[in-house]
Amino acid sequence: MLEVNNLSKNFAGTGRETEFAAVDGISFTLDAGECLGLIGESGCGKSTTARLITGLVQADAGSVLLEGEEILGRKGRRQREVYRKIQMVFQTPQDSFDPMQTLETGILEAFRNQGMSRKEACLHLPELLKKVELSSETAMRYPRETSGGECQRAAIARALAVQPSLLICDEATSALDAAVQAQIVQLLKKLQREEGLAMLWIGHDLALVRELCSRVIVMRQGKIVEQGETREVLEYPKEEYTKLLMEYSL
Ligand SMILES: Nc1ncnc2c1ncn2[C@@H]1O[C@H](COP(=O)(O)OP(=O)(O)OP(=O)(O)O)[C@@H](O)[C@H]1O
Repeated sequence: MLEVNNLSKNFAGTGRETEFAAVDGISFTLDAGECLGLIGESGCGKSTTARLITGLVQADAGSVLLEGEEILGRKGRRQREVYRKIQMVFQTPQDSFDPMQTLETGILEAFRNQGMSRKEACLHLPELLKKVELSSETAMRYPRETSGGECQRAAIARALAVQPSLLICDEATSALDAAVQAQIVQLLKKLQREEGLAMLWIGHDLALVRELCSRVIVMRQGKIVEQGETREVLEYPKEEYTKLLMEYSL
């Protein structure tokens, strides 16, 4: 469903270094309905990879095919099509909702962006809230009046409102305590199973990667150092770097 080829991005460096490659010629694929993990130390280029795929950052080289079509370098309406098909969920959901609007209004807006009338959007809302196990009372609150877990459920609902084929979760549970983290992971697993949603899971917690992802990619300094089936890579890592990453996360 997603095919990333030789994707690269340079940023201006600091000091004597003029430029450095935050993402350095990476290639991978993601199948429909699959959950692929992206791991590596802080600063190795995981979030930049996600931003390149969604078009939030312009790539310097490479290609990204979504369902066989090039999505890099798109503008206007064609780029908005990409935003509909690929949705992102971030670490701090409170930041991605307008503080002056209730969660419900934010979710309804996502329906409206697809061209639905307000009436139609309101009709679809209960089913969506049920899907993410969020009560309508909670959805009527402002982001500051909700817990991190509730707000993350609302963020997932808003992402699902446009019926994406790929959900990119960038440290989506890192700011939550262990119990709420487990609930959100269970919810994502259910959605993946029931909706056939493909997921790119970016995170540091290898136990969660084991639980969610069938395959995993290990990145270091903008490059892919190892990729394969999660069990294989995490139980029998071939690269010293992967072994180190596992030692540090124990
Ligand atoms: N807009 C930008 N301008 C300049 N440098 C950037 C920019 N965005 C990211 N970088 C740099 O690119 C590198 C990769 O950053 P990125 O956020 O992709 O890492 P990451 O693996 O997601 O890290 P973390 O796990 O801490 O979120 C880092 O050195 C970062 O400082």
